[in-house]
Amino acid sequence: MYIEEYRNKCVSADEAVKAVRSGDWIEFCWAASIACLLDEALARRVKELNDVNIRAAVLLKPSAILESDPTGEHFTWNSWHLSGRERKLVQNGQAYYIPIKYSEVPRWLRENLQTDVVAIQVAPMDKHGYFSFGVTVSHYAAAIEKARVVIVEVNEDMPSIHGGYDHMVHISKVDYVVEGGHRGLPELPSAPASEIDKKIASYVLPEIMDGACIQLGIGGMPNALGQMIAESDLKDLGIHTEMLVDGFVDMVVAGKVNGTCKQLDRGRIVFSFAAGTQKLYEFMKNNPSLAAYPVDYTNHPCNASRNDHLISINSCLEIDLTGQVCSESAGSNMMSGSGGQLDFVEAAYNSKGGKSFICLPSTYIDKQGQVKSRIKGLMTWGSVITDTRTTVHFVVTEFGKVNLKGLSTWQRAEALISIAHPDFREELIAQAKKLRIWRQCHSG
Ligand SMILES: CC(=O)SCCNC(=O)CCNC(=O)[C@H](O)C(C)(C)COP(=O)(O)OP(=O)(O)OC[C@H]1O[C@@H](n2cnc3c(N)ncnc32)[C@H](O)[C@@H]1OP(=O)(O)O
Ligand SMILES: CCCC(=O)O
Repeated sequence: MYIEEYRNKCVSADEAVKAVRSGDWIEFCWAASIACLLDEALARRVKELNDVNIRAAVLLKPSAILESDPTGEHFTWNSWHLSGRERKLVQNGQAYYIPIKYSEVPRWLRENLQTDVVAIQVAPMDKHGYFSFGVTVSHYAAAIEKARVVIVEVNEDMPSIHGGYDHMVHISKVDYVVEGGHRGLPELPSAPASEIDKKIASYVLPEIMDGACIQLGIGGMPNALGQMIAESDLKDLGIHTEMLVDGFVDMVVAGKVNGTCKQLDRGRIVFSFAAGTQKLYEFMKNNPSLAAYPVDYTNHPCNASRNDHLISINSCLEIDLTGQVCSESAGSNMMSGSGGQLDFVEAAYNSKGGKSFICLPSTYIDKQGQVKSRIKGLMTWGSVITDTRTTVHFVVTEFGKVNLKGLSTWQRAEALISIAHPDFREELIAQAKKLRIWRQCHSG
């Protein structure tokens, strides 16, 4: 029934991007949703266009747009969340980061942001005229509502994913269809879990009870925990997360997840965005236990916290002695983004029996090869606060876990120093005294 409309809208990528005008803002989407042929076709127009702003994120492959205009004279790349590739671009001044609280992005698009064109890679159309957004749903429906022009690039390898709402677009809302053939999906492999990741995960594991609802963040540690849960005696777990990662597949395959204890979307694995390896994408294909939702549904603390015993597990880069958390920059160098971390830190604490865990190895190696503590007296100059100290609940390193809720500043300092690397504890105590967050009677 919709085949004729589909055929009428089918054009080449070069034809479709003629709709882009100088001065436009283009929502170019995230990770696996970034359209390959449209990227190349837009790059071919580089000389004709000026002041075109791209909004994208988690770029996993080279982009022809960026390569065509390395100095950003024609296109400006703005990222909602930096992949390793975008990190370098931002640090070289070739791209910009958009600070976000991820749950708010659909509303920003509806109420605040100019969006002229949406260019998105989708799954093939079904017999009802719908294109599934595939493995990432995020904020796309909101962007499409606002756009002058909607261009979909069909990737035969993009799976159609079961969802709640706003996880697909109807042909009637699409202006141009570009057939992309088989394009595969870009992978985001996690670093293999280190011994430190495993140790940290071992402190979190006993805090998870049967029937808990799990959110895992990005990085090696969350995946290590996923594997540990898979090998544990835990049962009847649920999943309500922003990002679906490989670690969840291990938990499901091991029979740990059935969602029967969830208060919201009972029985379903709720997520908004997936990035991982082929193992994850295969798991997602036609999987009726999945429910993909827009990010204002998955991440809004009022929704996520409706699930009792919501356990949120995320990583950070540094923390100061009063509990302020930086998860996105190293000093003033942007490393990734706030993403949905604060959303889930708040949601987990608001959930009955819920807990949030901010995990970090106690040290890192700096560019000069020196070992540095990630627990600091003061934040590094320029570091961005992702979670304010009032929101932080449990903090975990390979030396233990502490609960910061309700602690005074000196108690926080004491707790955090107790899980710092032993080589840095004396120095941190000295800093705490200097900063007057260590009571004299506790100074020894
Ligand atoms: C809510 C959901 O469902 S989705 C996920 C939630 N979203 C978030 O948590 C967003 C913010 N979090 C993140 O982006 C990630 O979890 C991170 C960046 C905090 C951690 O990711 P990881 O891959 O584990 O990072 P890792 O600890 O290896 O550090 C990355 C780099 O920073 C360096 N680094 C770490 N700490 C510091 C520090 N304090 N200062 C300077 N550099 C540092 C590391 O040495 C490493 O450098 P390299 O890339 O040259 O090796
Ligand atoms: C990479 C996904 C965004 C986030 O960190 O929440």
